[in-house]
Parts: sequence; C-alpha cells; structure tokens
Amino acid sequence: MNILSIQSWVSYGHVGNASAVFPLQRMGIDVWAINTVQFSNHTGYGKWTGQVYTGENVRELIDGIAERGALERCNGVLSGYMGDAGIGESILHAVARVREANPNALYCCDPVIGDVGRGVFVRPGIPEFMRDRAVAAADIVTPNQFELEYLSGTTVAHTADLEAAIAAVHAIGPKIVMVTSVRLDDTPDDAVDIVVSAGSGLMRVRTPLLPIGVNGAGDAIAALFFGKFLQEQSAEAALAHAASATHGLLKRTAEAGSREILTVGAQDEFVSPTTRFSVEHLAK
Ligand SMILES: Nc1ncnc2c1ncn2[C@@H]1O[C@H](COP(=O)(O)OP(=O)(O)O)[C@@H](O)[C@H]1O
Ligand SMILES: Cc1ncc(COP(=O)(O)O)c(C=O)c1O
Repeated sequence: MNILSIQSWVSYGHVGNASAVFPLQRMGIDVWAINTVQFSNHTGYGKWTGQVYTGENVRELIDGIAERGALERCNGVLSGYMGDAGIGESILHAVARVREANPNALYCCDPVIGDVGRGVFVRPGIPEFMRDRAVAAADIVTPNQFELEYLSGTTVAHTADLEAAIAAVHAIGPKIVMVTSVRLDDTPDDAVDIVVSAGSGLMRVRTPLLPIGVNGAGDAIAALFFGKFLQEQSAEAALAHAASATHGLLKRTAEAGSREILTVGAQDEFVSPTTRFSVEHLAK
C-alpha cells in the first residue's frame, strides 16, 4: 500500500507530514511525502522560521515520481496544510496524474483552513481554493466543524444542521465526509464527537474530551482514517480505528503534559489502540 502525502513539514514537533507519515508507516503503509512548507515549528506558537514552497517546487517532485513509473502503484493521495494557494493546482495535478496511472486510487483532502479557537489560520486564497476546487476533486474530505461550516456556508449547532451541512459537502463531490471535533448543543460537556457520512446515514464515535489543546491531531486522524479505509474498504472500520488511535495518542500526550503530540512515544496506539471506541449509527 502506497500513499502520496502532500502537506507541511516541521523540524520540531508534529503537524502535517510530521504528524501523518509515521502513523501510516506504523500501519504498514509506505508514504511518498511531498512537503508544502518546511517550518521550524507549527504556526500555533505564533513564531516560526523556514520556507513556503511554490506550486512549481511541488509539481516537479510529482513529475519526478511519475518518471520513475511509480504512480500506478499509488493507492491514494492525501493533502493537508498548503502553505500557499499556488500549491493547490499542483495538488490537483498530482491527483490527476495518479488517477490516470491508477483509476482505483482515491483522493482524501483534509481542508486545513482553521478552527474554532483560532479562526482562519492559512493564507488568503486557500479557503476559497479548498471550497471551490479541492473538495470538488476529492473522494473523501475530513473537515473539522469550523471547516465544515465554511465549506457548506452554514452554521452548525444542532444535529439537523450537521446533516444539512454534510449533505451540502456531498453535493460538491466527495462520497465520504468525516467531521472532526463535533460539538453540538446536545453534546455532553465532557465529550467530543467524530461523525462520518458515507452515503447511508451518519456514524458517530464519542470520546472523552481531554483537558488539552494541541496541533496536529487533525492531521493524524485524517491519515489514520484514510490509511485504514484503503486497507479495509470500510468507513466504519476506518472511523473506529482513527477515533480510537487518536484518543489514545492524545490521552498519552495529556498525561505527559506535552505541548506536542506524542507521535513517537504513543506509536503503539496507531496499531492497537488501548481503548477501542464503538461506532454508533444515528437514526434519521
Ligand atoms: N482536547 C481533546 N480531547 C479529546 N479529543 C481531542 C481533543 N482535541 C482533539 N481531539 C481529537 O482529535 C480530533 C482531531 O482534532 P481537531 O482539533 O478536530 O483537528 P483539526 O486540527 O483538524 O482541527 C478530534 O476529532 C478529536 O477526536
Ligand atoms: C505548519 C502547520 N501544518 C499543519 C497544521 C494543522 O494542524 P492541525 O492538525 O492542528 O489542524 C498547522 C496548524 O497550526 C500548522 O501550523
């Protein structure tokens, strides 16, 4: 199994490819990583050093891999934090080239735009590119609740709003939608939900809310979901695994009092999560 993963790189800590690549490798998946930026650390610290790559930089790596004749063995493309809107076209170029070489390959787009606490944290043009181009090309999308509201142009407070917003995203193209960090008006104060729609009703995993705020969990959960989906061809199995593994990772991170997620220290969670949460099928 091979995944082409196009997202950010940080030297210190774990977001983007530095959060996604190792969990996938630990699951036995080979990852061909292309970095959209190389930063010292994630932008949640407020300060960082490093470079944002151009669309051309990203494109030449894709074309270089294609020249090796490898794309027919690529099972999926995963994209995340873009750095600059100009990189978007190169990601779609990658998706087109991979689909040409392997018509069964899937594209999973994590539409990294922002979150409830920080608002939009990407450069101008990226939110619009995600909404108008990337999501339309994707088979699977993994927005958090804030990003779901942006993509659907709606506000999500009740279950009916969530259903309508997810339906609006399906209408753009993706057959599978995973919404992370779902907190509705009836969500218990001590819980956080992950909701997946794969065509026939909503599936939900509810986990305890931990007393931490970290970056990179969204990148990990998208990778875990996509990897498991490609391995098992089951959205339910992918949801159960991704939610359980991410919870295990964050529980260990909270216990250690770490500002960075314990991608290496908690690696067993990516294979055998300590607590396996079950999937509920929500009634219509
Ligand atoms: N404080 C927390 N307590 C429990 N789970 C969390 C917490 N923060 C994140 N998670 C888990 O990680 C998932 C992804 O995190 P999220 O913050 O939504 O990612 P993103 O980076 O895309 O905003 C959430 O759906 C949830 O399962
Ligand atoms: C460089 C970089 N990549 C990716 C992300 C996305 O992180 P998260 O998984 O928390 O959405 C961030 C968020 O700050 C970032 O700074």
